[in-house]
Amino acid sequence: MGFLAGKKLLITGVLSNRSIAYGIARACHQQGAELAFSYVGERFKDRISEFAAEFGSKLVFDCDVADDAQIEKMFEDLGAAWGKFDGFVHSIGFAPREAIAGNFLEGLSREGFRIAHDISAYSFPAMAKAALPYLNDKSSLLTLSYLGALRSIPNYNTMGLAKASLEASVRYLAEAVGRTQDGRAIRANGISAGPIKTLAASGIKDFGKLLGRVADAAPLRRNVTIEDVGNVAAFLLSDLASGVTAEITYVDGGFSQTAGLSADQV
Ligand SMILES: NC(=O)c1ccc[n+]([C@@H]2O[C@H](COP(=O)([O-])OP(=O)(O)OC[C@H]3O[C@@H](n4cnc5c(N)ncnc54)[C@H](O)[C@@H]3O)[C@@H](O)[C@H]2O)c1
Ligand SMILES: Cc1c(CN(C)C(=O)CCc2cnc3c(c2)CCC(=O)N3)oc2ccccc12
Repeated sequence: MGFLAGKKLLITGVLSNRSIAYGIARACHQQGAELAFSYVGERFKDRISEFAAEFGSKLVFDCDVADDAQIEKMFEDLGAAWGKFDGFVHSIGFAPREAIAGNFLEGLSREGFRIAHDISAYSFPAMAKAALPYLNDKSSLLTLSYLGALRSIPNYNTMGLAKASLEASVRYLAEAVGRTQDGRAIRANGISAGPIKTLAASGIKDFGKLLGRVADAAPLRRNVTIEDVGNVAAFLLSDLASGVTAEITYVDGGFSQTAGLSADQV
């Protein structure tokens, strides 16, 4: 009997079998959760339906988080299918290409900043607001962040600002839903994952170099995988984490906690 038995969870952000959300879905399925999925744009429906079928699910929803109406409709439809459910994973991030490459100021624009914050930060509490009527007591909300929220990391640029906002939203959302008017305890947390070669990472300048530097400096001397992240996500989504909320959990092999000057490097 898995530790997510009986839980009904929506997983956003599965785009390929290298997606972090795919690793999360696999771990949650292994622990007995019932899953639903969202995708962006009709052209992905078949692919996401196949991923859903891998996890015993037929529930897939088209939702571009740039549109409040689509967020509302997704949760109305999910509520119609499930009645109530137990949480969701927000595994969504986007900024225009010029906002995450090269010189921070050269790539900075009002529109790029707006888009990055709209898609990568606003959408998490916005999803929570729309989902709230359908969430059971002991529900758990989870988003994905990156160290670029706290530290300036070459090229991450405007996305770092959006992730800082996303991590602040974890704290404010946790306060807002920790004990609802009708007495439900709902938790909100983030996982700050180390760099992983996914589609969102493809085309990023020097990403391969970054992966190598992190693997060499991290205490575990390796990069993390979508399984590493998936297992911690399954824990945070479960009642085993009943006392954990407003927290950013690092799944990065320890990289963020070291000076990056490991003995065998200097
Ligand atoms: N890959 C990494 O190195 C890494 C590290 C830390 C955090 N993250 C974060 O993990 C999350 C998932 O990224 P990934 O690395 O799995 O890449 P990915 O490309 O597999 O997933 C990104 C997802 O964002 C979705 N998305 C983009 N714009 C959207 C929109 N307008 N509406 C709805 N969905 C939208 C895409 O459909 C895709 O499924 C992102 O928040 C990313 O910032 C990634
Ligand atoms: C790690 C890391 C990542 C992965 N990560 C944590 C991310 O959050 C990726 C976010 C992302 C947001 N927007 C876009 C893209 C990726 C590529 C495609 C596109 O057009 N827009 O991206 C980086 C960019 C620069 C430096 C490090 C990283």
